[in-house]
Amino acid sequence: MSLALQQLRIYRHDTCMLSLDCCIAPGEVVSVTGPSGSGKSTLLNVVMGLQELPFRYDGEIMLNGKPLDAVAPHKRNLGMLYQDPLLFEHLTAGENIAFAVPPAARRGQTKTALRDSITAQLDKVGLGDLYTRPVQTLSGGQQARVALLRTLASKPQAVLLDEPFSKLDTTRRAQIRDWVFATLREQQLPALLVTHDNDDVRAAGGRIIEV
Ligand SMILES: Nc1ncnc2c1ncn2[C@@H]1O[C@H](COP(=O)(O)OP(=O)(O)OP(=O)(O)O)[C@@H](O)[C@H]1O
Repeated sequence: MSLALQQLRIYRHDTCMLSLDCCIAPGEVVSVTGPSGSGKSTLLNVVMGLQELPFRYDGEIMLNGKPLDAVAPHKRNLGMLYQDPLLFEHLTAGENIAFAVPPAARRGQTKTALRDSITAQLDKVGLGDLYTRPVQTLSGGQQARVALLRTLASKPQAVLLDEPFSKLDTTRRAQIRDWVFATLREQQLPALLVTHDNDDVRAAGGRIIEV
């Protein structure tokens, strides 16, 4: 799996705001840093296909060698993690994850089997008994873990991270960050991380692009 941003130039109105050229290898986390307003979040929106006017871009966005430009955002097979976990508050922790499982992966699986497999994933991250817990009752760190499991449950081919650790307290932040990067490496997912935090960049361990 690889994500390539080839000669990508993002414009706000007619002015080029950001340009980059990079290919992210399987399991690599490339960090994008730069001052506030330099276009980092817009870059992730462009890759997701969610940019709106006054933004436009030229260049190519390729996932596993195929251009994404004409692919609708929900069909791009990209996972996204934001600053806020953005969990569905009317669902439990386990239901949030189940919701993201694509129909093809659900097919032929009973509800019980799906629930067992999600409970096993929750268990791996220390949340084994929380399937039925309403998400509002989870701590910030627990919500962050559920959010990553939900993203991974959607079977993404690459992951985009927009300051995903910035709302966590310092101790929890280091722990969750190491776990997220280890998981991305283990699953050989290419990832693009936008952050202001040097510790995030160091822990990501991949190339750094300053915009
Ligand atoms: N809808 C919009 N219309 C016009 N300009 C916008 C719009 N949304 C964002 N901008 C501007 O585009 C620029 C890039 O914004 P963006 O959020 O991508 O920056 P950023 O690097 O992620 O900033 P931060 O680090 O503060 O999150 C900023 O100058 C912002 O004010």
